[in-house]
Amino acid sequence: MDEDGLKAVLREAFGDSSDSDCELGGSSNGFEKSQPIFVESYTWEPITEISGLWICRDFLSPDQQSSLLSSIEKEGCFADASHNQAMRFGDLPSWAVELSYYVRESVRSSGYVSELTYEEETIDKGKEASLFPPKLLQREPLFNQLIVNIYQPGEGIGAHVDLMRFEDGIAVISLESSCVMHFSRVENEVDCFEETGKEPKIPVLLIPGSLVLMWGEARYMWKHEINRKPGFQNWQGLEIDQKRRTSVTLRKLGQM
Ligand SMILES: O=C(O)CCC(=O)C(=O)O
Ligand SMILES: [Fe+2]
Repeated sequence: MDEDGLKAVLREAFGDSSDSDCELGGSSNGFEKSQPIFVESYTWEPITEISGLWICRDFLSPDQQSSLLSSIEKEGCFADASHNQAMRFGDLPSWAVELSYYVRESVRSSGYVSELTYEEETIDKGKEASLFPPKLLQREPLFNQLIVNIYQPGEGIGAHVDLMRFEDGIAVISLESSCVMHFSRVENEVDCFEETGKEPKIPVLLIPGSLVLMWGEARYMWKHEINRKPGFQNWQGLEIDQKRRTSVTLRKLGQM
C-alpha cells in the first residue's frame, strides 16, 4: 500500500479528524530544547490492570514541552485552526527523532527492561515487569511514523485498537491539557460479554509532558479512547478543566 492508501486507511480507522491532513517534516527544525539532553531520572509507573501499559508522567519538563510545541508549530501544519491532524511516514523530522531518542533513553535508564525475549514476555513470564521488551527497544528505527493530533475542548478519539499495520510498541506524548484515556478490553464486545458483564473501563490520567507506552496486551487486547464530551473527563471525583490538547503518537510501520 502506498502512503495515500495508508492515510485513507488511517482516516477510516480514526474518523474524519484527519480531514485536514498535513505532512510533517517539511522543515528541518529540531526540537529546541532548553534543557541538557538527557539528565532526568524518570518515574515510570505500570498500569497494573493492563499488561504492557506504562506511563511516565515526568517525561518532558515544562520547558521541553514548550519547545516541542514550538517545533510542531514551526512545521506550519496547524496555522489554519481547522487543521487538527498531521502525519509523517518514513524519515521523521529532527524534533521527532530527538523525541524518539528520549523515549529510548528513558526506558533504558528505568531498570525495567528484562532479559527475556519478546516471545517469552508476550507468552507469560515477567511481562508485567518489562517496560518495553528489548526486541522493541533495540529496533532501528525505534519509530518511523508520527501523528500529531490537536483536540479542541470537547474533542477526543473513539475507542480503537491501533491498526495492525503498525508494529507492537506505541508511544503517546501528551501536551497542553490533561485528559483521561480509557482502556477497555477488546473482548468486551464479543463473546465474553455475557459471562463477565461489562467490565469497567480503566481510566489513565495523561498530564501534559507525560509519555504512555503500550505494547503486547495493552496494544492488541485493549482499546483506548479519549471521550472529552461533557461529563466524561473526571479524575478522582473532579471534572478536568479542558483546554486544547496536543498529542504526538510514535509508531513503527510493519513490513509491507
Ligand atoms: O491523542 C492521543 O492521545 C491518542 C491518539 C491515538 O490513539 C492514535 O492516534 O491512535
Ligand atoms: Fe491509538
